[in-house]
Amino acid sequence: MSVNAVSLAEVTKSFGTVRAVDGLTLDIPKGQTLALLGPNGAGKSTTIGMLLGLTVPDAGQVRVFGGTPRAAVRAGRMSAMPQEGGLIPRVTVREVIGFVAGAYAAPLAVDDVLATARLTDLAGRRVDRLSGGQAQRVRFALALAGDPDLIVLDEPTAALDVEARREFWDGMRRYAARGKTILFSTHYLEEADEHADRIVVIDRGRVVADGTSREIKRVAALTTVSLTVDGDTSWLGGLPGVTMVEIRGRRAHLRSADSDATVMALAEARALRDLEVSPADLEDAFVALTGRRPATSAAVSATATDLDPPASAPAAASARPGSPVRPAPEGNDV
Ligand SMILES: Nc1ncnc2c1ncn2[C@@H]1O[C@H](COP(=O)(O)OP(=O)(O)OP(=O)(O)O)[C@@H](O)[C@H]1O
Repeated sequence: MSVNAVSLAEVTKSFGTVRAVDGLTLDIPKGQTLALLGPNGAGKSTTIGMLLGLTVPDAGQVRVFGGTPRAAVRAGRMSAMPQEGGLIPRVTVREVIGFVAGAYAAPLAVDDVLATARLTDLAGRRVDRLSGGQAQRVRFALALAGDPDLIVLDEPTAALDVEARREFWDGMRRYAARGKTILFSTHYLEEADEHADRIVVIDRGRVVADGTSREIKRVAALTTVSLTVDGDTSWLGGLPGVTMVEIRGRRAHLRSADSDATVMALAEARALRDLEVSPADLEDAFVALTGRRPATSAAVSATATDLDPPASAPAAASARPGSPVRPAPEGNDV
């Protein structure tokens, strides 16, 4: 039987009275690229810290390739890319990669590392003369120099602009294409959408959804029904399926957990003017699952009226038995 790259079993960690991670269970098979999503303070960094062996859990078990995190690091099978951190000044990109690669028993060839991290053209550049995005690719290169089977990245693109992020992910995909396992946390939903095979949404230290991007969107079961309205709009919130009403100018945007029922009710009320029905995107799903917007998204419109308390979202998710996504309102039996 093939051992999982990562296996977290009922892992818990508290800091004083704050329970940062609360009985979290997560198995990551080899070769998977997994995105860890969650609002600020959800427990992503703490989870990653325990996975890397930097933080000791209060309870539960962390296994990496069947052994301890420390053993995986020692064997060169797991490496992490720090969000920031100084690079040795006055040496070139090639030199610093060669230096770090030399510390491993079976490193990748430096030229291979350079090409994978899209640094070939910068090989002769001093590391203290790089842009933020380029320096981040060097950190990535250092993480893969030892040819690890698992790379763990805590918000790898947090400070990068769109172009630098694109180049970074280009390198990451090349590495993933070699059958490697990648776990990354991010606030950028589109990164999870585009680059992960699987998304795990955590909130308050627990898994609240687990599946592919499509599955996560489906589990939130929310669609936006938009129409043109005149006059009173207060009745819209009482329509079947509607969980949120947002009025922008003459357009009403209804978030619905049952768009068929909502549209039928609108038809009965003879209110189908300029109707549009759009499926949920990942951000909608994230809000439904956590009750909060991701840190980088635009602020909620001041006219939005939330009709559904956040705590009900996982219940909506769990109303879909048979879904491959496993929302976990009570437990984390992933
Ligand atoms: N060393 C610590 N001491 C005290 N509290 C901590 C410590 N580390 C984390 N916490 C708390 O634990 C909770 C989870 O924090 P964590 O950093 O894991 O979340 P996160 O999902 O990574 O957040 P962010 O997206 O903001 O980085 C938060 O309430 C945080 O304040």
